[in-house]
Amino acid sequence: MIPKLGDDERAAALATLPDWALVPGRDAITRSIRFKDFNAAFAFMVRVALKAEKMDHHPEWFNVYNRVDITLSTHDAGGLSERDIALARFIDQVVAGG
Ligand SMILES: C[C@H](O)[C@H](O)[C@H]1CNC2=NC(N)=NC(=O)C2=N1
Repeated sequence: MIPKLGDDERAAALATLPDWALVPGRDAITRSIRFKDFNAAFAFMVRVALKAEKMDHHPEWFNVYNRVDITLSTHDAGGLSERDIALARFIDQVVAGG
């Protein structure tokens, strides 16, 4: 089973993910992203969905029109793991146009 990040690992990872915030009362991170329109938001979601399936690591997310709210946590570990950090980095890269 994948281990949860330790406190120092979590802090170090979060320092490199300025667009993500810890979810109050939960060992999870969240980011809300606005796109030009629904088409752009859904195209982003497709890219993340394909990556998530490859990683076998899936986001909790909510979409309305051009907004996508994402929460990442490792359910099997009961908190943040390196997989959440890897997926967050991928998401940041896609949003940045990569
Ligand atoms: C059986 C399957 O590998 C697990 O349920 C995977 C699927 N996707 C997952 N996604 C997330 N976010 N956390 C998990 O613990 C997880 N576990």
